[in-house]
Amino acid sequence: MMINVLKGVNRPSLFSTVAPARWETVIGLEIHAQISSQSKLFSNAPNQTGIEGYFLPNSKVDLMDVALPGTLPVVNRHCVDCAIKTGLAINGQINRNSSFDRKHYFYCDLPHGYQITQQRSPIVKGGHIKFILPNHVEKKVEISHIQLEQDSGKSIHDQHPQLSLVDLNRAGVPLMEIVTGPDMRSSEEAGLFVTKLQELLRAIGTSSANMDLGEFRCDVNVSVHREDNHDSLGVRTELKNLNSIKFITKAIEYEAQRHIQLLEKGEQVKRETRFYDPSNNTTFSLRRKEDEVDYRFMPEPDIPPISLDEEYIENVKSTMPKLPDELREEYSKKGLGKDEIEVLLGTYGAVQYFEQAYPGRDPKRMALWITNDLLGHLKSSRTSIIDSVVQPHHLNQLLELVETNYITNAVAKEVLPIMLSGDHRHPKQIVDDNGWKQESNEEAIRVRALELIQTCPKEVQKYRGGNKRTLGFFVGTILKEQKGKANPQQVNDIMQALLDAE
Ligand SMILES: Nc1ncnc2c1ncn2[C@@H]1O[C@H](COP(=O)(O)OP(=O)(O)OP(=O)(O)O)[C@@H](O)[C@H]1O
Ligand SMILES: [Mg+2]
Ligand SMILES: [Mg+2]
Repeated sequence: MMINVLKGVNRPSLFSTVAPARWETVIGLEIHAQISSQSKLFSNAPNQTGIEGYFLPNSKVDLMDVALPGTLPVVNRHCVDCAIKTGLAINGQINRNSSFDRKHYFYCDLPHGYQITQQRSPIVKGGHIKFILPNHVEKKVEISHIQLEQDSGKSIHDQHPQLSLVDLNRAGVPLMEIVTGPDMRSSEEAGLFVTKLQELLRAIGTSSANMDLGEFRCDVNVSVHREDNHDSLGVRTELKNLNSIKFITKAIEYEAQRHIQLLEKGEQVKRETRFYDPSNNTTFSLRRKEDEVDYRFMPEPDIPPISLDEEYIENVKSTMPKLPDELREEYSKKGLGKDEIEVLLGTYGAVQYFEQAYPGRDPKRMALWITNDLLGHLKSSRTSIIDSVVQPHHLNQLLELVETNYITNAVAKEVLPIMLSGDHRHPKQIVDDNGWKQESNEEAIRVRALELIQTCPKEVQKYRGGNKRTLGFFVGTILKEQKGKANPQQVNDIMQALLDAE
């Protein structure tokens, strides 16, 4: 019966038109991550950039950075090590031989007239990053290569009516350009990838990767193709210099829709470089691929190739800290909660702090103190944990006082801000000088507890009638009177025993 109906009426109209497959978005990222180092990639000038206007313009500049004749670049070994570490962290291949090239273009913030980069043989080839998607499926994004290169200076066009100003503090700052394969399939995946990469770079200390400080800038390549077309990718456009995950996400979504609309109208996507304008959530064309300047790449004659032997790479490897996923597993075995783990991993310098602070202490307690108390105080004084005056061993000393019942947790919370204010006394000294040592005078607590039972018959009745929460009233009263000096557990035990005794 069913079959007849299908055959007779529905079949022709159901199967005659086949809807085209859905559009799939394809994304590949080129990331410029500023390397954490004391000095620039090829000069001795300090590598210090920051919030706009934080440093005096042109105050972090060496003769080499302004391209004075006779100055020569010298490769900063620390930056090479950072690129190697990053390569190892993504399971990439560290090239035994890599070299530098000149990429020529003319702009006022590029005094040499060329950028020194690694066009032909980058220091790292291959590698991948894995992360978990919201549907719990593991996603793997291939890294095609990582190259070392220098940043340009900054042109400032909006501060003088007639002139463009140039600040060369950023000129020569070391960057790693990290290029992914065209492996992401949605704006969400791109956002998760960026977060995971930031976490990795911070964990191994090669970049602090703050997007809002320009330390991590993203060029996003977008194309679309029909989901059933596995053979070829669509034409890509490249969106330059996106500096927040929100903008990356929005720019991809806008751009993919723009491609789809063009293709559905029968038009073509042009291979071009575009800018995303967050003020009206659109992208606009910057230059077509055919208009692109010829960079006249040539090998950099002033820098010998970098050749690395096994021993050198092994040495760098031996300084690698544990990677985030390894730490996640380890910390969760130590009893830390997911929230503390994520805050530690997501805060630059926090993992190292925790690692130095917790030995000898209860790891979970230490993690809670760092993520809630210490980071809370530091945030309000806009200080990074790396610059905290309360160093890991100081926090360890403070928590030792709690764990040996010398002070209560509540008193420790009073001591921490004093230590953070730059008071260099040992925490025990601060406690003693203030007379904050925990009272473990069991007898005094017992006397006060009996007194309370006498003076608060209503509450006693409630408790004994089955409302066990009234215990909190008695314990709280005593703790308040003791101004945090009494041990809450001890008060609790004494009070409960007396109330239960009748
Ligand atoms: N069809 C595509 N759709 C989306 N992304 C793509 C597509 N094809 C390539 N990509 C991505 O584009 C990026 C290309 O970067 P690459 O540095 O190799 O070259 P480029 O963009 O031509 O040069 P430049 O460094 O001067 O910007 C990679 O991230 C790659 O994954
Ligand atoms: Mg590139
Ligand atoms: Mg590109």
